[in-house]
Amino acid sequence: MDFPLLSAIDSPADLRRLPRGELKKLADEVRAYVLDSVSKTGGHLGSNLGTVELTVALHYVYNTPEDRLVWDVGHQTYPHKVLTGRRDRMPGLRQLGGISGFPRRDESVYDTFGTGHSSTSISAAHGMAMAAKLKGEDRKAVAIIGDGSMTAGMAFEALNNAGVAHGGLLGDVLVILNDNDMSISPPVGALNKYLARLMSGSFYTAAREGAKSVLKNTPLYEFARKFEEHTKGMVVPGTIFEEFGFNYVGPIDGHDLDSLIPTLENLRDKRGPQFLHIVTKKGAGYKLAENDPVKYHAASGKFDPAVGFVKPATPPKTTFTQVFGEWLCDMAEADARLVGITPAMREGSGMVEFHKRFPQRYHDVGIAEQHSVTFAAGMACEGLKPVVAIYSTFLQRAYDQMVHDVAIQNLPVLFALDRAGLVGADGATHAGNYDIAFTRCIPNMAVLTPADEDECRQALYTGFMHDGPVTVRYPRGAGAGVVPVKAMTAQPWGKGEVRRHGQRIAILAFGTLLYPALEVGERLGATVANMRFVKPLDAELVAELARTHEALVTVEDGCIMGGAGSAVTEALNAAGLTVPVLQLGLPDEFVEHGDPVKLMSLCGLDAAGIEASIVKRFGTKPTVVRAAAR
Ligand SMILES: Cc1ncc(C[n+]2csc(CCOP(=O)(O)OP(=O)(O)O)c2C)c(N)n1
Ligand SMILES: CC(=O)[C@@H](O)[C@H](O)COP(=O)(O)O
Ligand SMILES: [Mg+2]
Repeated sequence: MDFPLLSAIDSPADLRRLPRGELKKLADEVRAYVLDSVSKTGGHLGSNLGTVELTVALHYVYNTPEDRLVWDVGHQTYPHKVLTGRRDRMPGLRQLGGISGFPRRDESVYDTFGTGHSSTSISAAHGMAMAAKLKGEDRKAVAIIGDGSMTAGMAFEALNNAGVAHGGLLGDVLVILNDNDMSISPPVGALNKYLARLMSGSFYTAAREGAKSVLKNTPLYEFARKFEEHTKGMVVPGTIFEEFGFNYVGPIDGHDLDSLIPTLENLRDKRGPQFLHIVTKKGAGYKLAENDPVKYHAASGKFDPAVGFVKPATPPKTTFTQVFGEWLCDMAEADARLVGITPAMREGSGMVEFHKRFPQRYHDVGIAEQHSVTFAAGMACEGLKPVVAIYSTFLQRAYDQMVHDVAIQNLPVLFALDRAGLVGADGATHAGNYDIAFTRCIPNMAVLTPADEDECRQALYTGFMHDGPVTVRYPRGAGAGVVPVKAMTAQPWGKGEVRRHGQRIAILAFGTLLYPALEVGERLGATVANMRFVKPLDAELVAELARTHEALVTVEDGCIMGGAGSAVTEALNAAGLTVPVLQLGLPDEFVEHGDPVKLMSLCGLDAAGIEASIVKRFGTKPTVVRAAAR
């Protein structure tokens, strides 16, 4: 494939030198390049194909990077990256040492704000706009936010703030709502219905007829008719966005450069908060993605664009997500009190089947993690047993709700934390590294760390049966391959187990690192315990191992600071036991994107790394021979 125009674009300044009439061709080349590139590396697809024309228009009209573009979530920024000097770096997308799949300030001056979690763009752009005002700089700030991301409360907190002046200063911020009538799953909630009405033109028609009747038989009538024809979009009185103080324009066709460019030029020169509603198609220009925007939200790996995503020849291993989804349905069958809640991650959390089979007990609340937790708390007050299926990283959004609304009231809410630990391609913004540390410190909260697929099923059941708040955490992808036993049995509450008896060193494993720990135990003759619970911790087992071994080693796929290893040292201190403890886990730094296996090895959390750390600290020969753990 050749890209004659794109190959000459190494910065938006090059793009702005192109004749206006070449931009459509450039956009076509960008779309083809992004599709070809993602077909080789995997990554987000539908949303990137949907922002091609918008990206070309924005870099054409705005003086980037002096004018700031803030992309919400940032999963739709591959066209932006291609046009801002990273075209040739796309082959390394989301790989170790390669460019991120999201905007990163340390990657490019054109990435004005790091994103990955949704609904932050309006706040950030407003901050930049107010900074420009305070510094007397004449620059614009543009937030590009999707209809899905618009469902998060934070977006409305920002609108509420940005729409009014502060100390007489009004930020020159443009919010572009990229409305493709899709989240990852089909969109949910009243806002989506409102936007559909806006798009359907009921507002538009009413405004147009209203405007015409007022202007009839006046010279302005002719102007209004021409204005309507030329801009397509229409000032639509009384939209919610105008109630927030924004000048609302739209909806306009977000794939039509002839609409986008004059409208953006018009809005660029306006002062104060502006709101442009554009309508795009997720997957635009690639039929397979247009027809199935859920499936083509992201490609897990290489694919042939001519054929699309195909099932792999060898069926992939069962994932923890699938184990959760199956358990959820089985548990719902067994207990009518169960309700399943997801903040806009139905597919990622494995809840498609549950949605089909239990539509009334399934709730996708949109990108609204805070609401999802307190919504669950309300249900639990009424005797239901809510299961909040939420990625570890996105639970960070709802920390206060977990403490204030669930734990203080000791409500039986089960948090099924998928994507615990390093997630790989999505990198630092999506890593689930902190949940052990930030949940175990909450009174009443129990924290379970299953080691494999069967333990995951049993831990979910154990947590569901507990009369209080529980988190069960499990990583992205497949585990050791231990087929879950259909019968659900509660694990002994707060109890771990010795999986291997050895000497001298006892390795206390939390979660899936039990398996590399067992490998190391074999090689070093060490005891290996499967701790299962971070909280309540099996303090008796910890004390027993401390009394019968020279040293303890804790391993977890969570941050060392405040993690499970810290719980062990706290228990030893409380028991007045002194024994050397080596705590292994994720370091106090952000781990970048890349292949998760490689990343775990880089963090010293594969078998070789764990063994090397133990030998380095304690040597290989026993200094004192003690009776093996009974
Ligand atoms: C706080 C948070 N919750 C959930 C997600 C996962 N997520 C990524 S993209 C997406 C859908 C976004 O929809 P929209 O903003 O409409 O963008 P589109 O994919 O349609 O372009 C979701 C739920 C996230 N990135 N951040
Ligand atoms: C952009 C975003 O936040 C989601 O698309 C996320 O990348 C999904 O992660 P998984 O691929 O682990 O489901
Ligand atoms: Mg959308």
